[in-house]
Amino acid sequence: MSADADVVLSVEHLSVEYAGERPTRAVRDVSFQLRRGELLGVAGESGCGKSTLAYAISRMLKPPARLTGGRVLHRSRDGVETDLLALEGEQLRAFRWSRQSMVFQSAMNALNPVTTVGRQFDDIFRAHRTGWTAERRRRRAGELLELVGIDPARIRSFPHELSGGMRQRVVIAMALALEPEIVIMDEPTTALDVVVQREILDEVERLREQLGFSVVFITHDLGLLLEISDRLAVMYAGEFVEYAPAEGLAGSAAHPYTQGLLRSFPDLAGVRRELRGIPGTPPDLREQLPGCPFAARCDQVFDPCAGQHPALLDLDRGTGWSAACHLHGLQGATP
Ligand SMILES: Nc1ncnc2c1ncn2[C@@H]1O[C@H](COP(=O)(O)OP(=O)(O)OP(=O)(O)O)[C@@H](O)[C@H]1O
Repeated sequence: MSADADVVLSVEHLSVEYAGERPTRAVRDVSFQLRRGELLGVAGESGCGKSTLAYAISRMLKPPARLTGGRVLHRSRDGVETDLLALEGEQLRAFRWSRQSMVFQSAMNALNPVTTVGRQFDDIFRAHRTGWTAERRRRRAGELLELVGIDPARIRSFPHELSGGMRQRVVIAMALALEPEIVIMDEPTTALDVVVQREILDEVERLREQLGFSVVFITHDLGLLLEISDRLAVMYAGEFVEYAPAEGLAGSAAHPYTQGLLRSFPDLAGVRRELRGIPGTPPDLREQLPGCPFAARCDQVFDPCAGQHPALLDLDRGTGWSAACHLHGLQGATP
């Protein structure tokens, strides 16, 4: 059992690859803990493995993706630990939605276009709340729609009759239908315009306060994550390279990659400054990468970076702030 009663999800040394002549190692030895009620943001450039991580911890990987190592432990409110990766069939189905649910970028893909919103809630309840009457299922669906700011009469609507923002709200309501302890959100608002995006994020914040679930929120938008996260992980080439409290990260980022990302979007206070992307491109994830994966793009590179892989180390700043960079101690090991 985990020593920390506050931890609801513990990911240990998780690795995922896409099979091929030279497999793509998309998630490489990732470990982190999610606390009860917390919003953990995961940021990183396109292709760094964020979605693969989301699918892996939701047990939704499909071939050619395969788990090559690690554990995903879920700890219920009453202290029972479940190894998510060991669940099969009925157990896995029962776990999904009720203990942990998912919201992905495209609401249209998550919703069935040919059935009404109400019917889709009904399907969840009929599968997981077998004792409920039709009337109770309908009432609960209406309550859930109200919870996310949608008129319960919309229960009779088909997905195409709703705006993009409303569809994403419906998906969020479905994800909350069975009161899960964890919701995994992968770019949940990226496809929406900025105003709708803001409304939905405010809604998620309000619901999280009201219902107390934890969130893993994945996006390439570091600026957004700095605003909404309690803690933040920065992912690069399949690894977590920095793990920090969101408050304070903007001023004290330890990893040169995080520093580069922070320079690539406008100041949160609206102060205009030169936007500089990070020169170069991420490495090919089919390669072995014996040294630091960021070395070729790093403006602070020095001798050990080429040959020694830096481990994610605690920086002694309290709160578990850690970074995988030789600038902060040369104890790295080759994985
Ligand atoms: N089905 C697949 N087959 C082979 N390789 C894949 C597959 N899906 C993703 N990959 C590769 O795995 C790596 C990680 O991709 P992933 O989609 O997880 O990254 P991401 O950070 O979520 O990117 P994005 O923000 O663009 O969605 C990339 O190199 C990608 O090319």
